[in-house]
Amino acid sequence: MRIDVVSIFPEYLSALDLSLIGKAREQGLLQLTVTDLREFTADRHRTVDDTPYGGGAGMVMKPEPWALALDAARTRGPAGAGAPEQRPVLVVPSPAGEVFTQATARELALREHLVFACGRYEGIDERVVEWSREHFEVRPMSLGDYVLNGGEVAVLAMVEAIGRLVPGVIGNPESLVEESHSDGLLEYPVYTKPALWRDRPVPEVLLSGHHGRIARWRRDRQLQRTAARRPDLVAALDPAGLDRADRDV
Ligand SMILES: COc1cccc(Cn2ccc3ccc(-c4cc(N)[nH]n4)cc32)c1
Repeated sequence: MRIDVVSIFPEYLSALDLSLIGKAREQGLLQLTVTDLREFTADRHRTVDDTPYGGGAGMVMKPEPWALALDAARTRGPAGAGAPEQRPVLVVPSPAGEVFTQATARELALREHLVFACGRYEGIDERVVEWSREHFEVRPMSLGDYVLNGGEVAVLAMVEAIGRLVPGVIGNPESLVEESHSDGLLEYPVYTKPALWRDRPVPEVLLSGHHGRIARWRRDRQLQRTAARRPDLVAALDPAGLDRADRDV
């Protein structure tokens, strides 16, 4: 998978040099390039913003640098690939986007080329989104119903959530199966040594070695935790995915 990120704060994305995503880049599982939008300005002050038409507070990001930067990212293309089969996806973090979920991460992890446009100020001139539809599948994307100062934090989260689903990035794919949201439920509580810590024991069943009982206990904890913390997820569950014991929790 090829990932391009465009930002006026490229150093914000240096966290993607670290840990699992950094290792995946070294292994060639992910080709990730971060580009400074200011490289695509033409004035001596490297201007990327201007006042909003119609008035109002703040500044808006100018369209031309974005068009040049996105064209450069698009034509850079997936490394080693011939003509790309799919149009690249342009993800535009925005408070007004669709909400990014694990399902979105799974969907985007299957794509060949993702381009992320990190806006700042009051956002990017809307005509860039319209212009981009000619060569990209454009996806305005929100992390959730709260306001950030720009797209970089959202891109860090999305690239991590997507990148870890790319085959080979996570050493043990088993660990992807039971984690939160993989089956529509929150994950069960986890414990490790010591068995007794500050007068708090590990639940006895987990020390029993009885895998069936352990699996049942974990599933019960998932259902109880999800019902308590995310009733919206319970409402969205497919009843066909629940067995009789689930219904008794
Ligand atoms: C109403 O508040 C705003 C309206 C417009 C722009 C901004 C600031 N801003 C600029 C670029 C940008 C990109 C993403 C986000 C963002 C995403 C999520 N989930 N929250 N915030 C915020 C961004 C704030």
